[in-house]
Amino acid sequence: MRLFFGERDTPYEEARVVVLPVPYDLSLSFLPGARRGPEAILLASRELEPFLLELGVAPEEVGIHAAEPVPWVAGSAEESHALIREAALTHLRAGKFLVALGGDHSITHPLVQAHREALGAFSLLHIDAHADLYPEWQGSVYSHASPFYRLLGEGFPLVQVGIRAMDQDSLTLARAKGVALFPAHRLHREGLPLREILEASGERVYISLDFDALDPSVMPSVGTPLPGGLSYRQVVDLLEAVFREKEVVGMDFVELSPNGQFHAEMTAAQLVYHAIGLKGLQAGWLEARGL
Ligand SMILES: N=C(N)NCCCCNCCCN
Ligand SMILES: [Mn+2]
Ligand SMILES: [Mn+2]
Repeated sequence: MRLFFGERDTPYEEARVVVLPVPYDLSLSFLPGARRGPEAILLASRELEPFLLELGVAPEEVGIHAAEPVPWVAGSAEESHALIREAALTHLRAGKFLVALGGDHSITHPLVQAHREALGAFSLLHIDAHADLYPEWQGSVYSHASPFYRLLGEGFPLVQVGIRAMDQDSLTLARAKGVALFPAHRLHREGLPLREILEASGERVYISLDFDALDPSVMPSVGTPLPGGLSYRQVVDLLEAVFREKEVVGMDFVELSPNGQFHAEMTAAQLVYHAIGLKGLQAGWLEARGL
């Protein structure tokens, strides 16, 4: 069965946004299942109201096309990442705005590399419970705990929001590399430091959202849940501020691991749809009609 985002699929040539399912999850360290994340989001997206009251637009009007899922090579993370990079490059070179759906967080490394090759320089906004700054984890440099270690080493400026799990070596590395770190406990104590987050980000930003950034009470369907997470409103308010002031060059949403709690899949789909609406407004593809 061909899956697409929302109630209708826009033909590729007419679509401004391509949703790219990337069901690769061989780099997970704890609970399995993220490979079923893309399908779950696409199925849930069909239940969303096309008109987004909060934005006063129907994001589907930008033209959303769901691409075929990216295959993987079971015995090779390198080859799997190469397939992800090539698939992303194909759509970027066709002028599409890419919204990738994971899959585990290791997919962000090849996705960001593809965006850099196709679009030039940008900074990273990483929203997550975990810093994902390990040099390797469980014997693999391609672990879902390592993508931002790799990307820091390739020179990408990094802003991290919602972090509530990192080892001391990662904290030392983050400080040494000038990572702008906004841990979850600070957000809960002081509120969302939007101005600081925006000032720490470049003018062009790639957003990588790990669904476990959200609190498990809101998002229980992830592979490594942790308490003290962000609320849905905090994530939406953060995205709205970033889209309002920055050029967002691409996005990925990773680590949804469906476990029968459909409200989590609806939450994931709604967040993706909201972000597409924000991109449509930022890019001038949509005009809010007011409420
Ligand atoms: N979702 C993630 N990025 N998970 C990170 C796993 C690596 C650290 N586990 C904690 C140490 C266990 N003793
Ligand atoms: Mn992560
Ligand atoms: Mn995480």
